[in-house]
Amino acid sequence: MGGVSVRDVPRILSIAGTDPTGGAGIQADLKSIAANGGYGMAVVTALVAQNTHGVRSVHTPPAAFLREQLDAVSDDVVLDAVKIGMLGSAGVARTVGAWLADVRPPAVVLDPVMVASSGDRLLSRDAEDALRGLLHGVDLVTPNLPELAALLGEEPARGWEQALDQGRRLAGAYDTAVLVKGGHLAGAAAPDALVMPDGGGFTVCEFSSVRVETKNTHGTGCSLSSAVATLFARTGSWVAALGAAKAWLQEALETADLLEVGTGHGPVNHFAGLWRRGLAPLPVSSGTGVPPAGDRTAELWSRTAGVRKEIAALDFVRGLGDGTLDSAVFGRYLAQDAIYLRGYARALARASELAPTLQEQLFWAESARGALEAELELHRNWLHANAGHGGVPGPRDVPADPAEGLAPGPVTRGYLDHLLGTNRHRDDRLEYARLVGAVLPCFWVYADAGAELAAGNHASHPYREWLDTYADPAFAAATVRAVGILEGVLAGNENQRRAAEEAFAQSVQWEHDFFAAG
Ligand SMILES: Nc1ncnc2c1ncn2[C@@H]1O[C@H](COP(=O)(O)OP(=O)(O)OP(=O)(O)O)[C@@H](O)[C@H]1O
Ligand SMILES: Cc1ncc(COP(=O)(O)O)c(N)n1
Repeated sequence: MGGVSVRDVPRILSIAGTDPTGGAGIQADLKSIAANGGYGMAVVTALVAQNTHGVRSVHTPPAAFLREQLDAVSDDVVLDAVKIGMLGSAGVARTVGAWLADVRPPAVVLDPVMVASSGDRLLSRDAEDALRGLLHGVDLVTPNLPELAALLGEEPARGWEQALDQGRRLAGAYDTAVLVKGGHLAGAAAPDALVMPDGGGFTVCEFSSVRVETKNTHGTGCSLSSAVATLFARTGSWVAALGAAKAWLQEALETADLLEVGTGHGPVNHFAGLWRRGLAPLPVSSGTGVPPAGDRTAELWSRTAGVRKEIAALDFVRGLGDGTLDSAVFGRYLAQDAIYLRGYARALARASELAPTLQEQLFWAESARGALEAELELHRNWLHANAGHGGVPGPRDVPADPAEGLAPGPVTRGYLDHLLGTNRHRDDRLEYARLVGAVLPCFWVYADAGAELAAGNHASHPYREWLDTYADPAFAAATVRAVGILEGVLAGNENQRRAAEEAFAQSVQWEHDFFAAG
């Protein structure tokens, strides 16, 4: 253990075994390190043939080769923290111990992996003493309840108080901080506690989270310990690191079911938070529009080329792009758009209600929320900044709901009637197909027009914020998803395909009319 070093993007080494399904072990560590803002490196202790159901076999390369891997890293790279996971055998534990003594990394987190959640042993019994031998030299140990008990040579704690007591005794015996993890306890909470020796006594910090109802918890221990190592190297505080890591893990657990990896205990969703906030790279570069997802959407998209060309040629759209559009005209357009978005969000919520899969249900629900929150926010800001000026009607105090007190124009009403269903189908699958077709142009035509308009955007453009939203990578990412869902719907039966295609074509026309009314 050397001195603490804090870095924006710390260099974190994981020393652990493998999980070819990517949920636990070194693969999970690398994802967790990246998701928490670190640069991840990996030295493999053991190759494990395992999946979400359990461990099939373990191959341990010679200890001398492990040392070569460790030296290859530390001879070259300055390490900000090390996370140690599965060691497997006494020889491996001793080799890692010798390397630690030579290199003395500034922070070491040891996850004392003994038994996988499937019940398979990942540490030979005769290696437990060698593992204990490492405890004196590390900064934080993160045992689950059975591991905590095994390290002390006792029976697993049956309650949280007993677990905390064991944690204090382990921390005292080895003069190291212990993270006591309550993931294995029954109950509505998933409590954890950081037990830190402080010159004779202990400081105990508890972090409790709501237990997530999911069977997909494979690798939570691996992921948490590498997140903590990374966040410690970014903050220099175990308490801050734990708090942030728990919040991150919670989001990863809450969305774990969406991954659908394996049929046993699947992995957590390491990047869920980043993806949700739109930070995943896109299959398209922003500014080029969103491509079709397959043959069916390609065909449908090409059929609307004529109307899209007309949209691009509209005075309103050209004026929006080059900034010459009259602000009073834009203000009136925004007012109608605010009314439209309220109804559009209802159509998206209805699509969520009818969605056949969890992912689609969530996607439409989030899109509905996005339409209400992000877009109305933009409306409010613009109306607030411009109301009473340049002929823009309305008071300077824009109500929380920018659509309040406004009457829909004929085009807005017509488009919303189309979306919300004067021609609803009784059959849910058919109605879903119609809705997906109907809501898509507001994603796709906008992302397409947005990409084109954004080309002329600049810092002092009067509609800069507006153009930014529609050329936003997160909006393009959502559009990619939506187009993918449409492709799936078009692959349904003849009736579903026709309903989606007709609704799509009508909505493209409504998009045209909406801009034209502006
Ligand atoms: N269902 C859950 N909901 C919320 N948090 C959970 C849940 N299961 C585990 N956790 C949290 O995940 C972390 C790991 O806890 P756990 O006690 O399961 O460790 P572990 O057994 O080492 O993990 P692993 O599943 O990798 O073996 C802890 O922070 C714990 O509170
Ligand atoms: C290589 C490796 N390291 C650790 C675990 C523990 O994770 P879990 O208890 O979730 O199976 C594992 N299964 N594989």
